[in-house]
Amino acid sequence: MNATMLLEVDGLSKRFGGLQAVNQVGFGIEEGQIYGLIGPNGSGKTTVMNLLTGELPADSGTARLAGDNLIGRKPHEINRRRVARTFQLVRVLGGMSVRENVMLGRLYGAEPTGKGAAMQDAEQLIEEVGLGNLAEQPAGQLTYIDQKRLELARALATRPRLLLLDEWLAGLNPTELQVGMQLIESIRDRGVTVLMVEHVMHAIRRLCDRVVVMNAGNRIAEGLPEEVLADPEVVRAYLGEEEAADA
Ligand SMILES: Nc1ncnc2c1ncn2[C@@H]1O[C@H](COP(=O)(O)OP(=O)(O)OP(=O)(O)O)[C@@H](O)[C@H]1O
Repeated sequence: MNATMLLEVDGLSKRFGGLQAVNQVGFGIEEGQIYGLIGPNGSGKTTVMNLLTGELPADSGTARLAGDNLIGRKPHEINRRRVARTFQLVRVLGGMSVRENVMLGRLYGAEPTGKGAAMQDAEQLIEEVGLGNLAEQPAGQLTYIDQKRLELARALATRPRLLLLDEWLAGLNPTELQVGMQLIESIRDRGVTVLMVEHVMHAIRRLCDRVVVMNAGNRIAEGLPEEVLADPEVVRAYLGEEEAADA
């Protein structure tokens, strides 16, 4: 195994009835980098994330985190192995405060701790994601964007080595987008490896060290962002989507 590889995915597959949503997908993620997972709508990106985090059982394949296969494990076991995620459709505990939501991440994450330390960490993370004045608010009363921020803080509270972001930048206005991109960079700078599913292409160009492209369940390209986005097969996959949308 390459010493710097954090995650090695091989032969990952998932079928939903007649649909091969993920077909023998493989890629590797180096520690300390930001990887993009891109592709047209319905190409299988979220399903890959669901397989990596145990939300869905895989039909076949492996995903080794520092050599330890995640496939076949439950979401909480995977989280304990220092993999955290955010969801495309945000999931926060609406009746609990922002602070309590983040504390739960710390209390039940990879490095469980006492309440005092959890609260201290939560305050810091809440500040970092830009929710500094909302710690007491019930999470359910936050705007959608703030709920995304909260979900990120809670994911970070679990102390991940690998953070999976599912369209975390979607829906942000241009100013929020700048702040969001800086936040992702700062997460990487503190040593967390990031795999992000994203449709915001200039964020992919700016943030990602490498990009994996999927189309119709298949991995069709992998490489540097500029290289991959100029690949005719990738361009064709996205054009196909536009044509389908126009029809
Ligand atoms: N639980 C499920 N049951 C049945 N079909 C599913 C399920 N989850 C996803 N699919 C289908 O699998 C395919 C891949 O979906 P997936 O959500 O992984 O794509 P995606 O690349 O993340 O798309 P998007 O960019 O729109 O979020 C789609 O055709 C989708 O309808």
